[in-house]
Amino acid sequence: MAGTRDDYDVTAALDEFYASRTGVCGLVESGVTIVPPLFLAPNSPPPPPLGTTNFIIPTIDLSLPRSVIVPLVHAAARTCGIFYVTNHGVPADVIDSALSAVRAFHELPPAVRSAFYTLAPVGGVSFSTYRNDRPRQAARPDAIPVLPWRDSLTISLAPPGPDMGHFPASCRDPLLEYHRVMAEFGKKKIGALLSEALGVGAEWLEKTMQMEAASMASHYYPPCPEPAKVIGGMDHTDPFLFTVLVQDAVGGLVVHVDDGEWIDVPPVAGTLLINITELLKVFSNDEYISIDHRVRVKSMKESRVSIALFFNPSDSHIIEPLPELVTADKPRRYRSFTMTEFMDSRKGKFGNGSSSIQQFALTSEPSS
Ligand SMILES: O=C(O)CCC(=O)C(=O)O
Ligand SMILES: [Fe+2]
Repeated sequence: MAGTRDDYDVTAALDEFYASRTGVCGLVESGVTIVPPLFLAPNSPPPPPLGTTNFIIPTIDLSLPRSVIVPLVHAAARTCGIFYVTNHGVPADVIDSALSAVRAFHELPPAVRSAFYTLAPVGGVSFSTYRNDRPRQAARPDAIPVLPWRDSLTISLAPPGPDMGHFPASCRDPLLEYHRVMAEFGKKKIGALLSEALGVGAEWLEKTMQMEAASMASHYYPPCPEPAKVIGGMDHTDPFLFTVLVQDAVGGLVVHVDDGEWIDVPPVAGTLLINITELLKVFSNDEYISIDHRVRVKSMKESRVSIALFFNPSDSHIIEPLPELVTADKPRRYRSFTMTEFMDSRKGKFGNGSSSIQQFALTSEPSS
């Protein structure tokens, strides 16, 4: 039956898809009218309807006095784990140029784009449709499609930076400028606010943790002939410290809020989204939330572009709850671990579809 994976060989289909070297966008360019089985979860329940809850994603105006903003950031990180910022000072043209450059790259003629196609990073650059490996090890892998409806250009920007020979020239300058401006914003504004909100002084993330805007994922969600059947980005929590996300006006990002509902995180002109991620949750001793999110594909006609910039601590740091946040009332929630252990866990070695920090959690229950 069309739409199931029973009638064909997944490995062969995946090989064929990757051999085309043109990604999901290539499928759309070739005129598919039915979503290929690789993108369908045969036993997936229908996508959950969006919630009707009154949950509101906080918006923080960064032009307010610091004494006002720090408690707002703290509250947003505790209650939601994702928030918009306005009056952030990042020039609109830097963001618009980066989003346009990402779109232009993904919409290059297939023969040009395919030259960059590589699953494993080369010179710190990869361009592919990343298969849903980690969630596939979940309790019900049959509920998860092999591939998301998305192509991603991912650039590693940790010093010394990517090999410019592998960084597509069509988007290099706008993305490097975006990285330069957004890295500064992330360190000086968001990093400082979060550090202060955690009570460890404004310079903790930037100076002590030697935080860097270490990688950037530029996503392209092509239009889809059957949008309700695919997933643009599987449920996940972001790793590292925090993510700065920009999206175009199409929308599709949804988050899983406390009461179990999925709610829309619509694009709001002039804002940036700040997403608290797993390592900051550990440092905060579970004071902060790292929110589960996914991307829905909304349109049969429009493609969507987003850029996620991930802020990491330097590799040499030990990750553990801040001693200031461990109390008699709130005992330590995680053991200490290294960035290497953490990165290994992200590769799926221990992956079980849930957050990758769970394996470092301390539990009072006896181990079996
Ligand atoms: O495209 C989006 O809105 C989200 C992307 C995302 O979740 C990620 O890159 O981690
Ligand atoms: Fe994410």
